[in-house]
Amino acid sequence: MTAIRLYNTRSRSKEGFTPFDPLDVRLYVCGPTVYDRAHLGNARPVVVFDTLFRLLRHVYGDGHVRYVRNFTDADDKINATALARHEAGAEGTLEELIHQRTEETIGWYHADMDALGALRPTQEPRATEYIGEMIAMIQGLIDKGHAYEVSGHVLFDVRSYPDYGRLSGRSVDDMIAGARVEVAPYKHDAMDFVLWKPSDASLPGWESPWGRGRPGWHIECSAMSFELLGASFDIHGGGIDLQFPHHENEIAQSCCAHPGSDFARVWMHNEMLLVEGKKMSKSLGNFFTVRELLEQGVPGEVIRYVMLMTHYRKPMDWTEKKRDEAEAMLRKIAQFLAMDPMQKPWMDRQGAHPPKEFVDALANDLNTSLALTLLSKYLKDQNEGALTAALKLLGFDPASLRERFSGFIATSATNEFVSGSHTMTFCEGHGVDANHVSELRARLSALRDQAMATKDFASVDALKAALIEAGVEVRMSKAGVELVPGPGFDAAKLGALR
Ligand SMILES: Nc1ncnc2c1ncn2[C@@H]1O[C@H](COP(=O)(O)OP(=O)(O)OP(=O)(O)O)[C@@H](O)[C@H]1O
Ligand SMILES: [Zn+2]
Repeated sequence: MTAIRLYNTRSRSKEGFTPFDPLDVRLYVCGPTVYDRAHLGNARPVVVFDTLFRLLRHVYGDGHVRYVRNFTDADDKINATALARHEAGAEGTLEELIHQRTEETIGWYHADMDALGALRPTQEPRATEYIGEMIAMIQGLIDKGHAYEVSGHVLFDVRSYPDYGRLSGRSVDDMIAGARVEVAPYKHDAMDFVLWKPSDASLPGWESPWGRGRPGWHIECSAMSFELLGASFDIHGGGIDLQFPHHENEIAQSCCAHPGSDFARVWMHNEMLLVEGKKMSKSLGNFFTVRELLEQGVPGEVIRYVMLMTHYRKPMDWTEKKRDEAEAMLRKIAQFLAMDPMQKPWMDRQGAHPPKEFVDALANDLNTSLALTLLSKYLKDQNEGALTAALKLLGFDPASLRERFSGFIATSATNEFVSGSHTMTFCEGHGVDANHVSELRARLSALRDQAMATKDFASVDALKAALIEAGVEVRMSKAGVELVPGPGFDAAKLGALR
């Protein structure tokens, strides 16, 4: 069996991974607060932990790995968005508006993360479905002397848990000095954090022994991971921004509620996606959404590839250069896959398994950049078996890559492929004359250049509409014009376009 090594934040070292039960490997990752579209930073943990999920499934078997990622659908940020809509005159009660908002956001999240090739986790619990379990856990903490109630608030008593701060390797006093902790009159200690808080009539709330209220954010993950994965499970993941206080608090709650259990054995944290040296985040306003990129014509596979170029424990930037590099590589791979089988000198069609060196690269704390280097080696060696199996393990579907990237026309930068035999083969497969497509692309490109000068876009729009009508995806960017067959591609209509 492949030996997996993972960097454990708690021990600050790479450790050999041994699951509690190899027939039931358990992973929990903190999911999104569903009040808005996911930005590109939010997609990083999705791709990172999807890669881990795929590796674990490869090693332990598809049916022997459970991956739980929650939706935080009870949160003051969601309430605020719904309240703003309510005040702007939207129809429905506040509760209905909150529900609408979270449903809508979960739908967007699924569509956007599916586009990145991420598998859906085994379970995606919603916080609002586990309120009873959270109340029970909070009551247990009060009973054991780890939490106290003050006027409708329940707080966790940080000083009652001597290991608090172990994950970050800091003492409570250091943390107080370094953190912006909320000072509130009802707290016994500045570090104590909220498990339950009261809701007034204008806010969503649930009945509890402490009156009508709502849970704090941290208790959600402790309660859901316990219900679905048990008191001790294998891996807990999330972004490094969650290490403190969120994960520190999760550990305190869970270990005090279930004494003697390990909670999570391995803690994994992805580094941040940055914009000019700063974390991409909603609060800083320096973000763009995954949907915006997809709509600009950046395929999900390209986003995934760019994410994999950097090791998950290193900060990374999104740059046009990386995007171009990823796209060019995927195109080369796709064009090779689309080549006529007779032209491929070296083929190992039996090789359905990824090579050992490839699995070992991923098993070494997810060394995805080495995995991508190996991918280009398999391409160079024209080793289709290894290439296909490796692509699949990395979360790229070879068939859709071929469809999307080996298109009969490419950007001006990769025009050389148009006349290449690979592309011709693909074109013939589509019943399309490559020269005709080449001409159409060149015409569209020229019309666009003209329109830029004259500001009259009528003829560009007309040609673009006709192409779309024939089921062709038209992508225009600074780099040039690109035509790719879409799902409703109709060769006859395209052929008839003059
Ligand atoms: N810039 C980033 N780079 C990498 N991961 C990030 C980044 N921003 C957030 N994350 C991760 O995204 C996941 C979802 O987090 P959450 O929904 O709490 O984010 P958010 O509150 O919408 O983000 P923000 O931090 O922008 O307010 C978490 O695992 C978090 O660590
Ligand atoms: Zn969490």
